[in-house]
Amino acid sequence: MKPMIDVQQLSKMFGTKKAVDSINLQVEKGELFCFLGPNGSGKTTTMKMMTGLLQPSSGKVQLSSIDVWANPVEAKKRIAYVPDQPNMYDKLTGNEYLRFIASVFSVKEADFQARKEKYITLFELEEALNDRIESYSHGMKQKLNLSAALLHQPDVLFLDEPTVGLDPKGAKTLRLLLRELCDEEKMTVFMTTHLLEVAAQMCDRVGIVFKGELIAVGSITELQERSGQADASLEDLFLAITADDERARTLIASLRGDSYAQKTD
Ligand SMILES: Nc1ncnc2c1ncn2[C@@H]1O[C@H](COP(=O)(O)OP(=O)(O)OP(=O)(O)O)[C@@H](O)[C@H]1O
Repeated sequence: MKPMIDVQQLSKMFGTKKAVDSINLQVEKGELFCFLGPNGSGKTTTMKMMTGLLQPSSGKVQLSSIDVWANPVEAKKRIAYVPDQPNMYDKLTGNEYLRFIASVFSVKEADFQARKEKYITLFELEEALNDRIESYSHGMKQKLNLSAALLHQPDVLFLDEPTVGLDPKGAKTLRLLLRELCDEEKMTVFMTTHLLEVAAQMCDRVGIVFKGELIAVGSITELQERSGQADASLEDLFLAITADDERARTLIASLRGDSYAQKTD
């Protein structure tokens, strides 16, 4: 079966800087995939190219066998993207915003009502629903945006730092919801996070990107096995892999099963 997300040789240049360097990645339907990496390593740039928001310099992205750049409308019907700094229509109320997003995706009225009810209850937004978004806190906007993203039941949900701004209860609700959506509804989730504990708790597999290159991909157990460090936490592995030294190069080569020459800038 074809993977739900298929990224082939994806690269992005900003001037002379290669922000994303020939990334190849496949994510299966129903997988919860965490995309990890230090600041400035290329996570957001990669995700924007995967969602059709930023034109790649080269390479290809297919979602459910649909080429995101050759067939953008069809691809965008099937996905939702929640950025870390959402741009929302601040003068709308939460309710008006949800209705607007539902109309963009032609969600049937009954489905809209049922899903709206489910997510606003889950994220405890009922009382704020008739207030303008400009009065919402960052976390409330994040919750509203997550609710909006799920209204059309996307095949693939892209999330950039989704737990930032959420209180502990909201973050836990989101973690459980994402797991449920992947396990029961076979939604595919592709998310970035700097919270390695969160990634370790909820993801099926992680990908670690460093200086634009995808240097490790697998479940935490697979990474532990391939690195020969059965007891290492994801944080231990992450810090060792991204240390930018000789030991890191050896470790990356063993994780990838090749010889790895790290870039020197
Ligand atoms: N529009 C742009 N113009 C020029 N350079 C850019 C642009 N967007 C990103 N970059 C550069 O590309 C590199 C990757 O940035 P990106 O935002 O993808 O990193 P990131 O891994 O998401 O970082 P963070 O964890 O800090 O959010 C960085 O060096 C950044 O400065």
